[in-house]
Amino acid sequence: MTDIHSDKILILDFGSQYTQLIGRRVRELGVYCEIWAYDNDIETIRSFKPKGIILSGGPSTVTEQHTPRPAAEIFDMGIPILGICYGLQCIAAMLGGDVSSSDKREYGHAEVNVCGSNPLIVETSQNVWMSHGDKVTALPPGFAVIAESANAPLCAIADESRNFYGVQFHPEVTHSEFGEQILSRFAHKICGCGKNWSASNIIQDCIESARAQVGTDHVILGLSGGVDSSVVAALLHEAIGEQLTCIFVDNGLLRKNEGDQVMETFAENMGVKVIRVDAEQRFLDELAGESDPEAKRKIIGRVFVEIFEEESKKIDDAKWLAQGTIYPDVIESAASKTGKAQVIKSHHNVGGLPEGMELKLLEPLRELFKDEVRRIGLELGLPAKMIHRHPFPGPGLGVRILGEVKKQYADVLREADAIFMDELYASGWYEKTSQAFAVFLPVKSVGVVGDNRSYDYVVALRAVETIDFMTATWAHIPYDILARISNRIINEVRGISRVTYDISGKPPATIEWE
Ligand SMILES: Nc1ncnc2c1ncn2[C@@H]1O[C@H](COP(=O)(O)OP(=O)(O)OP(=O)(O)O)[C@@H](O)[C@H]1O
Ligand SMILES: O=c1[nH]c(=O)c2[nH+]cn([C@@H]3O[C@H](COP(=O)(O)O)[C@@H](O)[C@H]3O)c2[nH]1
Ligand SMILES: NC(=O)CC[C@H](N)C(=O)O
Ligand SMILES: [Mg+2]
Repeated sequence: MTDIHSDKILILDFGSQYTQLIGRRVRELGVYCEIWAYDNDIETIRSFKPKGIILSGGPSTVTEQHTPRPAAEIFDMGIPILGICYGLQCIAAMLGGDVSSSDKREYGHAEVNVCGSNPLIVETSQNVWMSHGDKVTALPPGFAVIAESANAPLCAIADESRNFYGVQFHPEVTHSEFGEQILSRFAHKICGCGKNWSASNIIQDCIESARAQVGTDHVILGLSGGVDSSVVAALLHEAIGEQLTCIFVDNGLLRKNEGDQVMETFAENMGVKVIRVDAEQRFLDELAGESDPEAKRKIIGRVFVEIFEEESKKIDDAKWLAQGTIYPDVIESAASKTGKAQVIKSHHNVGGLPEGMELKLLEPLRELFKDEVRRIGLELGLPAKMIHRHPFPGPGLGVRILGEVKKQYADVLREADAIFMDELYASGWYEKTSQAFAVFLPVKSVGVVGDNRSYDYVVALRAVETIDFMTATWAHIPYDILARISNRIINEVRGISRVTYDISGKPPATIEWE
């Protein structure tokens, strides 16, 4: 079996918005990499055995004292180093060059020209993307300029004898014309990494490790029908077959036909053992009378965990609880623990595990980015439609029915949401939006239907475009499509007299209404 971790790159993070993007780009090149906080000590870095190091960008300035620096010994490890933006400035400042600040920020496109031949940047003239205020003003000893731009004459520098490189622009963003080629030359040619990180190798590796970890024990998994837990189900089914039991909780807050789809995909077509727990009444009873969003989330989270515990006791020797934790969760929780990244809005995940839980955790996707999870899901034979689904929050329709949750509201919302999805698929807009859904507003409004007065509820449609769900813009769905959706909802769903479209960005609004 190929060792997918044998040739790897370490990315030290200085807090750039694009650090995860560097990681994804390197992975796309078939090279395993990890993202670590910049201040890891040299022993820890050495023990990782990287074939190269990338220093990310970051918001700080090296012109001030006590701003972030990597361990100085990385320059004695004998491996290639690439600094990007703040990373370049660190290299210059630490190895005897000079960096100075100016109040003129260079933000956006720039053209760079290559000076002479070098192993990193080959295309003589290229458009790149910049985002900086500081710049290198004197080269460190041993370095030469390899590219210049109008605003930054020392825009890319290299010491080829030691394999140290730095670029002021961001090769990891797609706006940088030859960014991928630059990262590829660094990873493959300069660091000498092979292309071992591929979907089929990853699957093989995850399967072998899961088998080795659990032996003959039994594993349970909360299956939601969302991307992450579905891919874990497919992977573990392949790895340990009969030792896996999935628990799918129908909490009455799912979308139309969602429960049947989950059972059809997994239990009927893939032969995965799935226990469907019908808990609609239990959730509705617990939620009755509660209209505060945070309180609703907590109730839903608690009842989920209670059900998981009850069900796991029925499965004789279950020793493991599998989860769909993915790499961004790991990076973000590590960063928030050390206080280095901005706090990510903490959502109530069903993963809020009870204290003193005896089950051991199995997290086969811990090293993977979402796009990698999707790729291996497809390779494992999951339907493309499931793999490309928009995310659906754990509390489900519970946070899309404003205020108190009632079955009548959930039923109306399910119908309206299904029509919205139907039309988005039909018009090709489902793929163009990152997340779309309907929200039930428990206010009544007057309408006129067939010469009669109607007095019914309101539905709001929400559709957003986003990369990371931290910020989002509302989707500019064409009026004729919105008109058809609105028409269909008012005509086909009893109880709705009016449809509105949400035109709020995040920030200041959030994606969900509660
Ligand atoms: N209805 C459900 N039944 C069982 N487990 C659930 C249910 N809803 C959520 N979970 C569990 O909670 C976890 C977190 O939910 P979350 O929505 O973040 O992930 P997901 O559903 O796997 O993927 P996606 O982000 O694509 O929706 C899931 O991975 C799953 O283990
Ligand atoms: O698993 C989840 N449990 C939750 O409690 C939760 N709340 C919001 N979301 C999803 O997170 C993303 C950002 O949502 P907001 O802009 O509303 O904070 C969007 O994709 C939301 O759907 C949740 N996911
Ligand atoms: N994007 C960056 O890494 C910026 C680095 C540094 N803060 C500057 O303004 O030049
Ligand atoms: Mg989900």
